[in-house]
Amino acid sequence: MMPLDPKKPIDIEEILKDLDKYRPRRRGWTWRKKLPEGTKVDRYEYYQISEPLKNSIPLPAAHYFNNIDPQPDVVITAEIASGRFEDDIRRMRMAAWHGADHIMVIRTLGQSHFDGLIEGTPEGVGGIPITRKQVRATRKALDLIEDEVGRPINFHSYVSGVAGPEIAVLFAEEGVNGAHQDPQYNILYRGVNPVRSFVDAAVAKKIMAWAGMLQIDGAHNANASAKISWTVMPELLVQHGINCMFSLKVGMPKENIALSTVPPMIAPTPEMRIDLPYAVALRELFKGFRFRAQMNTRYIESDLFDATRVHVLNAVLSRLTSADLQSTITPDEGRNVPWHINSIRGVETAKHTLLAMDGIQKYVKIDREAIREKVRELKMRAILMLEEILEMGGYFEALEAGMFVDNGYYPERLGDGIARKKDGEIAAGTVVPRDPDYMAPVCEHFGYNNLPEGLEKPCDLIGGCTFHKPEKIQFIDELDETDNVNLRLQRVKDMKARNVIKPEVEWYADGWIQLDMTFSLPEEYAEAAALAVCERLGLEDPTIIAKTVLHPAEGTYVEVKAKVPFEIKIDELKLPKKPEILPEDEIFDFVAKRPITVVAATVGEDEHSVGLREILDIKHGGIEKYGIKYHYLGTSCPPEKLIDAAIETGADAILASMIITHNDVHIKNMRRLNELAIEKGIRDKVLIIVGGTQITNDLAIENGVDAGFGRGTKGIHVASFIVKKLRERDAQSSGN
Ligand SMILES: Cc1ncc(COP(=O)(O)O)c(/C=N/CC[C@H](N)C(=O)O)c1O
Repeated sequence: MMPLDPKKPIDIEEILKDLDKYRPRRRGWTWRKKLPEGTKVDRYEYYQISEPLKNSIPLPAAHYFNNIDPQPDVVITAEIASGRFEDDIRRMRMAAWHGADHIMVIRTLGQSHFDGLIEGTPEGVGGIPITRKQVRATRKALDLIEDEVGRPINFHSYVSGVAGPEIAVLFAEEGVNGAHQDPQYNILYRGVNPVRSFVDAAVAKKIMAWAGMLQIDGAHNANASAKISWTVMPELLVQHGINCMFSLKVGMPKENIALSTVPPMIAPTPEMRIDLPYAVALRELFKGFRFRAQMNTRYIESDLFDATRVHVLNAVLSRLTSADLQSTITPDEGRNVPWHINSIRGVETAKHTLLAMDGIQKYVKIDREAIREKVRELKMRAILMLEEILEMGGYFEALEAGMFVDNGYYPERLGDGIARKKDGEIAAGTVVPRDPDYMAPVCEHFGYNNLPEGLEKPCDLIGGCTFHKPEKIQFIDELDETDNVNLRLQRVKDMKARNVIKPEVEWYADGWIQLDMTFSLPEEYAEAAALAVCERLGLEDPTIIAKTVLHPAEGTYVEVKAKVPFEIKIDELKLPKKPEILPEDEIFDFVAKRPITVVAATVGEDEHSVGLREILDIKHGGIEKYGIKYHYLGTSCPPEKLIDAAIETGADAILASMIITHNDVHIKNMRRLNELAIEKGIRDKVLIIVGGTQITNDLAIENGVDAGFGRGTKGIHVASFIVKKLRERDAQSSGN
């Protein structure tokens, strides 16, 4: 396979070619390569970072710091599952560039109840149908993506449900690197028979151990299922304990057993004072295991900003205690299946917070004395709960009694736990005890197996099993000619052939957009008005996805998603002209022969100076670097003063910064500068150049000045323009 070209979309059809011959390049989990404490990146010291990426997109503010993109030491998860793996792959590439190295794929709704493997590439609902072809294509794509970013990427999904062992074998054969596996999840949340769940879990865990897969448990689901989630804190410790000990007994190495730990609470409660002792208790009890920090999904709402604050605080808690993985359950899990942008926002939030808190424990220590009592209490409640489970006759009996996910803060009981019958539920009575002479000639097979003596490995009896002879794996391409990736790709190919595009949120050109608007109306009217706006705009399927009451009567903010009914013709698009850049030597030579002076200020009542200083000062590569002299008149400078200064200094150019655009004050100032220069008779002698985050060149020229520079402008852009214009003017005047 050709390496990916950062300037080209990944070619899904290329990925699908020869999929039957693809073999994963490795098995098992990969941790980030940590760098020594005190490693410097640019001029900054870090204590918790790992090796940098070859290709990446840094945080928004990185351009102020030479575009550095340090990578935290913690694995960062992007959870991706649109139902179409071909679009998930594109999003995995986006997430990898933003710093995710753990790609977690939710499965299609109800796959836990499929009692076998499914094949091909059907479209999923709420997640992706895990099939061999989909897993293989995704792992093959991740090979290319990890080469492109320069860091191994862990591919992860879920081993649960009544086909758990089969899924585990599939994952081991296909090089899947991590998976959720916790029999308690099957029982409590998927209603699978308890005995079947634990027997399947033993079989699956042994296979996962052989494949070196990282295991994540399911304790977080108790948090997500509780009425008030702090009440299940003792139970979370118990659930972690049950899965950890069971996994160790089956033979999983401790370093591959990750506890899915969720800080139980959320503001408006004093969440950190509740979550911190819990996080400390957990890490003390389970020292040596891995910690997968997952933000709270129990209380996730459709408010993206609230969800993002939840993510930030979760990552802060990770830094104040410890985490091996930082999950980024996307901010929009509360409102729809995650969209591209929100998967990426989740990764950015984790990376931003982990970097912001780098080495914080050198200055901020948890007062262990102060929380000791709370930590001890949580441990005691969990131990008492375990003791009572023993007194009840063990796990299955406690389960039948509804001991789990009871909303009472143990030992308080409300009696509303999830009860499951030991001999009931889905797949009850399907565990067949092995005969005394049971023998299975396959490797990594948990439990009683009457193998003959002296075998190097069990599968020697049959000339190799699929773990040791992957050529024995049966690859089935498609089973359903009406529901597969080839049909879906046809639509994409057709649009590409016509060179048209639509906006998208999760699938290629799916047509969805998001609008947000505010009305001075109470919420129900505001919602109706938002839908009316969409109707008037001719948008289809408008759906309210979130709202914020700004004031019961004064106003409501509404977010709507809707589909655009039209396509955009790409070749008819007018691309904004990139500012021309002259070679630096040309600028240096011109200025050396023809001195240039400018006057500069932030005009009007505007106090923003940072942007203009970047354009002027040598240390930011400003125009001074090229020998251009400038007179800086500061901020809130009246246009009159700027024009007078230009006259006094005989300036060749005026540089006017305008950040505030409220009520079009920037346009008024542009026009004023032009009028004044004309009145004073200098308009043809002085260039008027304006700049600001909302400025465009078209807008500037429309309003009578010579050029406008927007966000991201550098000194060289402005210097190039001045030199170009003066060269033209000088040529004209010498030519006449
Ligand atoms: C232990 C376990 N096994 C299987 C599944 C999923 O099982 P189905 O494929 O049947 O939905 C889950 C789900 N929780 C993950 C939620 C969140 N997206 C996460 O990142 O943790 C689970 O916790």
